[in-house]
Amino acid sequence: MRRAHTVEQVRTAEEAAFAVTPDGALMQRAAAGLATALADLLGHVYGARVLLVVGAGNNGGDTLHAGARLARRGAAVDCVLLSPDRTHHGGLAALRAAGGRVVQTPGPSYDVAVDGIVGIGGSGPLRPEAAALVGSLSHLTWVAVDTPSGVGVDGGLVDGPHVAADLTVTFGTHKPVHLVDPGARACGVVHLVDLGLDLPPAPVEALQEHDVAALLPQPAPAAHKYTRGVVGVRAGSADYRGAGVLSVSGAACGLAGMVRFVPAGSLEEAAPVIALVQAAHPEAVVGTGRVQAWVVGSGGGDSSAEQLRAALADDVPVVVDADALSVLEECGGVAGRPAVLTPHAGELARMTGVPREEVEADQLGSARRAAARFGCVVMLKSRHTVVAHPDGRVRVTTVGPPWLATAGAGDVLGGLVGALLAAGLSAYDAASVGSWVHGAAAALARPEGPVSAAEVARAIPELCARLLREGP
Ligand SMILES: NC(=O)C1=CN([C@@H]2O[C@H](COP(=O)(O)OP(=O)(O)OC[C@H]3O[C@@H](n4cnc5c(N)ncnc54)[C@H](OP(=O)(O)O)[C@@H]3O)[C@@H](O)[C@H]2O)[C@@H](O)CC1
Ligand SMILES: Nc1ncnc2c1ncn2[C@@H]1O[C@H](COP(=O)(O)OP(=O)(O)O)[C@@H](O)[C@H]1O
Ligand SMILES: [K+]
Repeated sequence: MRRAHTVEQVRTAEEAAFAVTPDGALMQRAAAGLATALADLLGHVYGARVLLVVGAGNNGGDTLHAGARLARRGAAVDCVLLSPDRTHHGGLAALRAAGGRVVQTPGPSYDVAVDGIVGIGGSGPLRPEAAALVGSLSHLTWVAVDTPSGVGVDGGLVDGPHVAADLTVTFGTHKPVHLVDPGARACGVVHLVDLGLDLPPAPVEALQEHDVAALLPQPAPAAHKYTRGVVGVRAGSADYRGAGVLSVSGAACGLAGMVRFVPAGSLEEAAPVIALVQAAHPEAVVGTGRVQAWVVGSGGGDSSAEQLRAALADDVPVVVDADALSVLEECGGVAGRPAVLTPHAGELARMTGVPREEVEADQLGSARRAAARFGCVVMLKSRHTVVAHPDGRVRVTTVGPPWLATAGAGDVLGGLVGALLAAGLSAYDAASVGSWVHGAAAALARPEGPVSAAEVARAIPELCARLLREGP
């Protein structure tokens, strides 16, 4: 599990660590890790040209000590001090002693620029002087120390000038900004340097491959299809026939024992949709019956409210997707049952009456507020999908190529999450495992190129088999 802690949690853990470690030891651990990561990035240290941009706090201290380590190994290290009167004394002395230079303006070229302007002590966007300097150096490769300066650490918010890093070297633990967009986009690749901190449970996590393998439902030796769980899909309509097929294809990935497909309207009206579903998935059973979870909404159109009411009449977990999201409140909400809502930013904006840009600007907060308001798990789908539990916990999915942003991918995901619910996972696990499997299946189907929603669905069984082979 990748765990992200808040600034307050990190501060508390650091205090405890300071009490039992020699003065400056933690900063030296951070600086050593940072210097190693910089050396790896540069490929060679001797003769490398390094620019440090240093602010007033300990983030600058880490940066100066790392710069000193590189200078001792033969790098040419220049340093711009943004608050010359308040620079970390020990760090600056170490850099000077190692041959590093303080410069008023940066030279013409560097192999890397190191952002030591501000770390977890920061608030708000970069101030004008720092913003002007960073803006003038945007062509350089940037390494952010702990966090990219100007980006909100706890919320991942970006609302003004900030450092856009190629690599972020963080210390002790991840922070939410490293996982949650839009802040995560400013981090680039994230590298964690362990400081041996004693940390509490993390409010924000990202499942890793072995976590997903441990959570995947597996059939008991004597399982039959009903003990493995039946997932019911109420999706598709005359206008959106394909949505029914794609929802079923996600549900029929093999993680549940059986799929029931229930189209809207009479069997006669639904005949074209049924024909498509049966052609693609002859194993799906058409018609109502007992299920352990419902998936409702994709391509439902005008039938969404009727379909959602019918699903909610059964006292089983439910995935509310696409068109059903906009009729959730008129249908009385999910009423205490395990449930997953699967909006993208536009859908969540409509559900909550907030402009889409505001949802996109605060993905962590938006998903959390929606989970609290609707009283169930909310999966805000995006590049880094945020799965929020009503109690405030969050799991972020960081796998999944941008090629996954393709029509119908969401239908497959809804079906997949429904299968996991039917197999017995909690709503929180089903949503976070489903989102991870979905992203990883897209990468498996076509590692570096375009992928269709149907191909994502087809790759799910092989992806799961690989996870189970590797084991937790
Ligand atoms: N202590 C240790 O041994 C260890 C420390 N560690 C390291 O310490 C870091 C935390 O250090 P910290 O607490 O000193 O705060 P820090 O992030 O440097 O910033 C404070 C300064 O930034 C300024 N500032 C604020 N906002 C700004 C903005 N928008 N734009 C520009 N400037 C802004 C603000 O200035 P002021 O408001 O006072 O003018 C203030 O002086 C942590 O991230 C990690 O790197 C770890 O390695 C573990 C070991
Ligand atoms: N830039 C991106 N990188 C990776 N995955 C993405 C990106 N944008 C969207 N996705 C994923 O693609 C899927 C799109 O689903 P959705 O928006 O419901 O589309 P549709 O309604 O057409 O099926 C979601 O799983 C989402 O997380
Ligand atoms: K920084």
